[in-house]
Amino acid sequence: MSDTPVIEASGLAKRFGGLLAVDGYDLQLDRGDLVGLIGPNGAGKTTAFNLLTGVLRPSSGGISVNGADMTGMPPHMMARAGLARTFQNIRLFEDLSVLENVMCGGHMRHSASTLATMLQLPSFWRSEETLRQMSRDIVDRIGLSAFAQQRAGDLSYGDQRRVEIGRALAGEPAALLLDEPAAGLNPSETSDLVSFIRQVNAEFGIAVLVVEHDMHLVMGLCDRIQVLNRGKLIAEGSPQEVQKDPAVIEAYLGTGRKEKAHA
Ligand SMILES: Nc1ncnc2c1ncn2[C@@H]1O[C@H](COP(=O)(O)OP(=O)(O)OP(=O)(O)O)[C@@H](O)[C@H]1O
Repeated sequence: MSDTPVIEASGLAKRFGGLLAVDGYDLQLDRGDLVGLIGPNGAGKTTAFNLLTGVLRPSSGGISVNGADMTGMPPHMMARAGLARTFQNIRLFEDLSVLENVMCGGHMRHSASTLATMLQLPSFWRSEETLRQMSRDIVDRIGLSAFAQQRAGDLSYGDQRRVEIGRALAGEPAALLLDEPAAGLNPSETSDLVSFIRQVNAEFGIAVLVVEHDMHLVMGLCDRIQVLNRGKLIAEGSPQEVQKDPAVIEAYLGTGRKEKAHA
């Protein structure tokens, strides 16, 4: 297996008018990594996430994915290069079944040519069948086989989050970027989600980057944590290292948030 990082970002910066929202953000995400990006309100987490996923173009700095320079590429090119993402607000096709939702995630990689699809040639049916089998396997592995034919919109919020991650996995990504995955989940769903993300990271061998407000989740989940404050990375290390870092404690307490770094 190659040692090339799945994502390498160096010196990423984003300026909005006079505000430097992200200033010199670096990330090395290797195969199998489970990394969290945290920071107080307005620290620049969402902006950094949007830079990594191609939603925003960096004002300076660069991003490579699996060794290929992807700086300034739009989201669909980032996805093609192997970056899958989820959204803060779950975006499923609510009227499609769980299985169909997962299949949608695989179309990018497994679909037949447009002509074969329009004419419904044998290659179209072969690729649909391959995709269906692969998606069934994913639905099993994400623990939702009992709901495979159920309307996705009828599932609990926690299970919808699983479907969303399953759909991302169907694209066979090299990295999964999760934008506040615990948003809207209750404590028991959040605890299930932590085990689930760990399972996905270990079983699928996928690098995971989690941007999250819920400090407790990140501390319990990630092997390595990056802390942003006012656009700059102020700390990076294990949960234990980050929790006792004076700059991190100051950043959280200094913002007047009730949440402490070691919550
Ligand atoms: N499109 C934009 N135009 C102008 N300023 C922006 C834009 N997006 C973000 N900002 C500013 O950039 C800074 C960083 O915002 P960002 O949303 O990235 O922080 P965050 O860490 O995700 O915050 P939160 O935890 O509150 O979601 C903030 O001061 C914000 O007001």
